[in-house]
Amino acid sequence: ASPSSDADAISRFQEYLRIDTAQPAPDYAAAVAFLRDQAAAAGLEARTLELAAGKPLLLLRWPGRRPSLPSILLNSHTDVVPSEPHKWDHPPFSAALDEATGRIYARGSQDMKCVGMQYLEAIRRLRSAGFVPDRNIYITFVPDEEIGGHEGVEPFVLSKEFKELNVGLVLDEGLASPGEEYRVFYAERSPWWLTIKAKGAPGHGAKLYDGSAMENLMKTVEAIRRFRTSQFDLVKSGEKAEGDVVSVNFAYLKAGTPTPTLLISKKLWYTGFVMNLQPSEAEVGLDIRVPPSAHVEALERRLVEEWAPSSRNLTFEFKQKMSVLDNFGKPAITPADSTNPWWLLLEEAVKSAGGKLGKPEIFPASTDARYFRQIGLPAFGFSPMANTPILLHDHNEFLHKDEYLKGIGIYESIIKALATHKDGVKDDESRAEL
Ligand SMILES: CSCC[C@H](NC(C)=O)C(=O)O
Ligand SMILES: [Zn+2]
Ligand SMILES: [Zn+2]
Repeated sequence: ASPSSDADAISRFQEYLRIDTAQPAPDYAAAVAFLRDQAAAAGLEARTLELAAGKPLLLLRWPGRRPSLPSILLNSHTDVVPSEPHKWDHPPFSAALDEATGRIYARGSQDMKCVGMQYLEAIRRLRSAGFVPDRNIYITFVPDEEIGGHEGVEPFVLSKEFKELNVGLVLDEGLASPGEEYRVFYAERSPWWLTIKAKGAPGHGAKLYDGSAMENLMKTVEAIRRFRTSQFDLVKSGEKAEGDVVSVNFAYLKAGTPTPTLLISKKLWYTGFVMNLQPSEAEVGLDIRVPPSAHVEALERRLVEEWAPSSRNLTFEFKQKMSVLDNFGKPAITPADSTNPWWLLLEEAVKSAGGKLGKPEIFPASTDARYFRQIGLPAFGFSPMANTPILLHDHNEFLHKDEYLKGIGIYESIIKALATHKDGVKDDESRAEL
C-alpha cells in the first residue's frame, strides 16, 4: 500500500470512530449509513437486517467463484461501551491522532471498530490486486454485543438468513497484546450472572441472635471468597491461565434501609440515620465465568449446598446462564491444532504476513463468538494488535496507526488463505471442507 492510500485508510478509520455508537443509545443509523458507503466503495453487496427494532445488522457479501463451498464470516460489532469523557486526554469520539506518538485515541479503537474497518480495507486491497475468492466472504457489522448480543448475534444465528449463508468459519474479536505476539482465542468462559438472597429474622440492632439475614449472607460471602482465592491462586502460581479457572466476583451487595431522621443539637438541625434495625433480607449479585473445562455439576452443587443452601433460608436466581456446551452437547470450543484445517490456514497466513501468533487461549470474558460456537461452528477470536496495552473498556483507549495498518496486511493474508479452496483436503470432524 502506498503512503497516500495508508493516509486514506487512517482517515476512514477515524471517520468510523467519530460516530457515537456508545451504549445505551448507539447511533446505529449513522454507523450503518457510513459502512454502506464503505461497502459500496469496496464493491461489496449489502443488506440490512433488522432482527430487533432499531438495531440494524449490516450483512455484506463478496461473492466467491464457487458459492456452494462453505463460506467465511468476518464479524464485528458496531456498538461500543460508554466512557467518562472528562477522564480522557482526548474526547472519546474525536479519534484524535497524536502526531508525537502516532496513537489514535477513541472509544472503539481497540474494541472493535479497528477490526471491522480492517476487514473492509483488506478486501479493498485484495480486489484492486485482482484477487477473486473461491468461497463467498460475508462481513457482518452487528449491534448489541456490549449488552449481551440478545438482540444481535443471538437471533442472527437462528435466522433463516444466517442459515442461507452456509458459514464454515467465523472470525470475531480478540484482545490487544502488549508483546510481539498476537493473541488468538479458540473458546471463551461462559457468563453466569446470579443473585443470592438471604432471609432471616429481623430484630433490634443491639441484640446478638442466630440466623439473621445479614449473618446468613456473610457466611455465603466468606465461602465464595475462599473459593475465589483458590481459583485466583492457580492463576497467580502460573498453574492455570486466566481463561482456565472459574472467576467469581461480587457485582453488588444490598441489604437494610438506613432510616433517615432529623437530629437537633445546639439548636442546629442535622440529617442522620437510625441504624438500630437488623434487616430481614440481604442480597448479593455475582458475576461468575465458567471455563469450558469446568466440572459444571460440581460447581452447581457448590452453589446449592454451600453458597445458597435453603437450610439457611437462602435462595438464588440466575439472570444469565450460558452453557459451556454447544447445542450438540460438546464443549463449545474450536480445535486450535492440526486436526482443524482452518486453524492451520490461519496460523500460516499470519506467519506469512510477518506476524506471530501466541499460544491459543480461552477468552476470559464474553464475545459474540460464543453464539457461533454454540450452534457448532468453528470461530476464532482475533484482533491484530501487538505491542499494544489492553485498553478495551478503559479510559484513553487507543491504537497506534502503524499497528492498525499492519493489521490490514495481516487480514489481507488471512482472507486470501481462507477464501481459497484447497483441492483434496477434507475434514469431516470440524465440518471444514477445504
Ligand atoms: C455477557 S455479555 C457481556 C459481554 C462482555 N464482553 C466483554 C468483552 O467485556 C462481558 O464479557 O462482560
Ligand atoms: Zn468487543
Ligand atoms: Zn467490549
